[in-house]
Amino acid sequence: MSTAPAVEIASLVKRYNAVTAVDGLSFQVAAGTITAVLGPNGAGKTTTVEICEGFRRPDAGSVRVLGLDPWRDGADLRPRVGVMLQDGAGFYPGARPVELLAHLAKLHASPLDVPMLVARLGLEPLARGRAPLRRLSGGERQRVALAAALVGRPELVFLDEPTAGLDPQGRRATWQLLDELRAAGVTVVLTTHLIDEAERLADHVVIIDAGRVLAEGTPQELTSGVSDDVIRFGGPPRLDVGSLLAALPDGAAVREVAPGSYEVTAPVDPRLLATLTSWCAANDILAEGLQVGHRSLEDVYLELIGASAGRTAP
Ligand SMILES: Nc1ncnc2c1ncn2[C@@H]1O[C@H](COP(=O)(O)OP(=O)(O)OP(=O)(O)O)[C@@H](O)[C@H]1O
Repeated sequence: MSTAPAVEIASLVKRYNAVTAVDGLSFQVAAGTITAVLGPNGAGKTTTVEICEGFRRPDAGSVRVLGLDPWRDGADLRPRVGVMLQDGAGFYPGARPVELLAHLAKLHASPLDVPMLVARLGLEPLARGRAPLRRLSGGERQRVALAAALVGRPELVFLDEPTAGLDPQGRRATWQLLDELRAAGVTVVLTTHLIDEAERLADHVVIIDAGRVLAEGTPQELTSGVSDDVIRFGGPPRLDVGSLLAALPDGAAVREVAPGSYEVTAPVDPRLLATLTSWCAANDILAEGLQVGHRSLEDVYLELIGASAGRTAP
């Protein structure tokens, strides 16, 4: 089995006039894995993916997709790579979804079975009707665009926010399909704002902001690399967190993350736990669902993005 990366991005730069959308970005995607690119609005995710898809030319740096240059070698890459643009864009709005999929299937040597794909993505009601793409709901268009990216049985797929606007069943069906694609050896690169999606699906997460990589690794690496842990517990709303903080060792932090839901962030050891439960006892509070754990990917993400915003603020 080849161990060459499916995608290699090195020192990539892309400017739109005065805006530097991608600013020296580098990461690699291992073949047969799911990589999630996470970042706030305007971070440069779509620009990066569109360069990998051959739709935009980089100003500097290099990109290799399946060993080829996507800008020069588009004709060789197109049969091997599936693409889903943001908001499911890119198709003639008058096209009927199932006819479109059947047409795309004919352009490929070994396509997936269209009725199977339609059923897997819950598109059967559309197959029975005659509505064109422009009449579909946003979520239905997303599903058609995902089916269109997959129908050619690609080796690699780029999906720009594939589950944005999908209902919970649609999201689960998509996640399951992506799991199956990975099991079949397909490489998946997706952009998302959904941290639970990245945590649930991705082998590798790349967090970007202002066109640069802030951190990357497996979800486990990203969350366990931090020294602080978290204790979560429930209690009455509006506890005096200042009083609790005063009882805890220096450097600890306490937040009421939602009414009646508390988080203590600190290096956790038995003494810290004893101090917390003593404070609760002294204040006649029964700490419900008390749990010690690592910080979530969301905690790490928000901290990285917050620190990045601090550095780039005027
Ligand atoms: N065609 C364009 N012309 C000018 N500026 C652009 C163009 N496309 C993107 N930009 C700018 O480049 C930056 C990066 O945009 P990009 O769409 O790559 O970010 P993103 O991370 O995908 O954002 P979102 O999560 O909102 O989709 C933004 O500041 C955006 O306004």
